[in-house]
Amino acid sequence: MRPTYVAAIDQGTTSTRCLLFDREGRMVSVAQQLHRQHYPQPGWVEHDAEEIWQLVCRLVPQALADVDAAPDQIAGLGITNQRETTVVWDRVTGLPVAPAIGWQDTRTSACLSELTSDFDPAELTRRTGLPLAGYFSGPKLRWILDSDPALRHRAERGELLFGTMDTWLVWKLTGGLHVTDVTNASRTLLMDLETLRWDDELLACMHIPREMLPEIRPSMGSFGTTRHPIDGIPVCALVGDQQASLLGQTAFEPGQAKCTFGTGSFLLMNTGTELVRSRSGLITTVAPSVEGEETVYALEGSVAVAGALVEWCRNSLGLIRHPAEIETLALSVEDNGGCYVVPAFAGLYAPYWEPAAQGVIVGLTSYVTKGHLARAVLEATAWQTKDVVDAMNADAGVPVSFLAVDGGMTSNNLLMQAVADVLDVPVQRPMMAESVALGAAYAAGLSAGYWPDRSLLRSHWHRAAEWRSSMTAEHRREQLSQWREAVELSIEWGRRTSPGR
Ligand SMILES: Nc1ncnc2c1ncn2[C@@H]1O[C@H](COP(=O)(O)OP(=O)(O)O)[C@@H](O)[C@H]1O
Ligand SMILES: O=P(O)(O)OC[C@H](O)CO
Repeated sequence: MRPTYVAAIDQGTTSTRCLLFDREGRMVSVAQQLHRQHYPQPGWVEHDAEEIWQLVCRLVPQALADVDAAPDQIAGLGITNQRETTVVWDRVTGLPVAPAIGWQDTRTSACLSELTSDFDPAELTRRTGLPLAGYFSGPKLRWILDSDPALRHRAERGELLFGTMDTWLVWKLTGGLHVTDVTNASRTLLMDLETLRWDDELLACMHIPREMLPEIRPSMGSFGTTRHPIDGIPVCALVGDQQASLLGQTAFEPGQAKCTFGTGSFLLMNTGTELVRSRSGLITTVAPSVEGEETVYALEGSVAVAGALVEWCRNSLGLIRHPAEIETLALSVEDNGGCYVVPAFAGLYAPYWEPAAQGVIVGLTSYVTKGHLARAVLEATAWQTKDVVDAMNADAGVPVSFLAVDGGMTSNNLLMQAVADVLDVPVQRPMMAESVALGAAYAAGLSAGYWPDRSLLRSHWHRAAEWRSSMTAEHRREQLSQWREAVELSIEWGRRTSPGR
């Protein structure tokens, strides 16, 4: 009998991958390619959705060809994606009508209250689980429609479609199915978190025509069959990348948490069927869902800039030539030399939600070298994780007692040690660090009956590395207090220099 596999498309912020997994959850094939990042103005981040689709057209056949797999050997395909990134396209030509606005883009931050027609922000948070922030798709979509009266006119006539990357890709793959899943819809500021439906009042206040919105479905189910670039693969799951990694890490029980360190970092805790409303600056979001089963929710601490700061050190400062070199540079010194970096490039997300905050480097003296700066860059990710975990401990009722990690930055041992040091809990990385893609494959495989149930998937999780704190409590307290001073300065500086934001 020929082997069968489950496929995942992982459409991330910096790259797109197609991966195949076998029944033991082993990755048997991966094809990956970067796409371009466009920064046309300060704070703006755009992607070309057509370029991303063209990559998918190359990567899917490549991943299958690498193991000589035919389409009928793929039990199901799961699509996982960078969330919130907003695409608008022409229903007939299938071409985007504007650049996709990336999730980190801050263009809507200054006019949020205007974009939401002064809808009571507390009520908006109550309905959607989200703070009023430019991070989410609704304001980005409104911005696109407001940017050109012809686009709004066409959207009102039903000629244009909106989607996040899941929707865009499934529409292209199937030749026209216009759907999204609850995890992605929960990031728009347009979905009611209890009914899991588009909220007409929110649509009206953001001036968004309902005709352009996809149908919201559970994450696992039937999403048609591919027609492009290969015919005949059943699409069995759509799920936002951070919720997918919750599944990939097998965090099935309430209280289990994971953190993915990529462009940004995203810590999610499964809260079970209880919809926990944060009082400490976290987001309430939906975990991957199954038709007919009770909705499972999660609390999330989103941090906009983690690996993106390492990219900045390479692309804008020329401090390193490859992300991995940041660790070597940081290891050239003993500590941060008194230096702290607050990377508020997109304002600050959780738990602060300060759109005005701007990046600062503090503690500079002639003693500070590029090695100290590299340490401070890595520590910025560790401290931002600490801020989120403190909020999680205050909100969730169950403290984070160990943290499962994944994502591109977890190959950095110094960073993982720093995370364990500041959190004072064990940090564990699984053998299969592609938890996002694995989660999408699990979702598709469960939906297709490739795996009978979730319990079996736990046996695939094997610990590859563990870090435990070696920092004294006193040292942690001192450094935390300096980090928080630096955060205050970042907020204060932004408020004084750009009062409109
Ligand atoms: N060894 C490393 N040390 C620090 N950062 C790294 C390292 N390797 C990769 N990164 C960072 O991780 C990010 C890529 O991780 P990935 O999980 O692929 O992200 P995404 O899904 O957001 O595209 C980049 O921002 C990169 O700078
Ligand atoms: O593509 P990633 O891993 O940077 O994830 C981006 C998040 O989904 C944004 O909310």
